[in-house]
Amino acid sequence: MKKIEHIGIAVKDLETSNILFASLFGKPHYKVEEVASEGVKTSFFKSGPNKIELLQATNPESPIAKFIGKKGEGIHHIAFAVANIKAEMERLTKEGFVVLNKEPKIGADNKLVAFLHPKSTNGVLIELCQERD
Ligand SMILES: CC[C@@H](C(=O)O)C(=O)SCCNC(=O)CCNC(=O)[C@H](O)C(C)(C)COP(=O)(O)OP(=O)(O)OC[C@H]1O[C@@H](n2cnc3c(N)ncnc32)[C@H](O)[C@@H]1OP(=O)(O)O
Ligand SMILES: [Co+2]
Repeated sequence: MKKIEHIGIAVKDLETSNILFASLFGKPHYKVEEVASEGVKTSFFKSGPNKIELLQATNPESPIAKFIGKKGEGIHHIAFAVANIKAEMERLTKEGFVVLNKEPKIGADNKLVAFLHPKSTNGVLIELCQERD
């Protein structure tokens, strides 16, 4: 794993949270993107070299809707950049982690993504991200 690619924060209302985080960082979000396959609408902020992904659910079955229903708003996942997502999924499976996807999925911001079940990572949902060609 190369570095933290982003931190995902589950929010109830993206527009309200965009205002809050713009005020926190002193600058607005730079991108909004909907990922229908994940049932989310996202917005992205930069803080120095770091990236924050706000996520609002777009349907009641979305992982974000379920998470907020159980735990409320807050940090939902930590995403790590990887050079070769398939190789990393295979390595982590061999190490005993529960990789939630058989194949990488298309994520936001031009990435291929895969997730590790939080039950296998001390309660933290981990996302792997590889840049798409
Ligand atoms: C925008 C695209 C992409 C990007 O490019 O960056 C994204 O970030 S998409 C983000 C949203 N997508 C996902 O989260 C996909 C991966 N998640 C899942 O597959 C599921 O959410 C899950 C982790 C498998 C849980 O699903 P499920 O078992 O159906 O939900 P439950 O509500 O029953 O939860 C079971 C269990 O797990 C705990 N949990 C759930 N989410 C998290 C979390 N984010 N962090 C920590 N723990 C989590 C939940 O509390 C339950 O625990 P117990 O109650 O103790 O059983
Ligand atoms: Co993410």
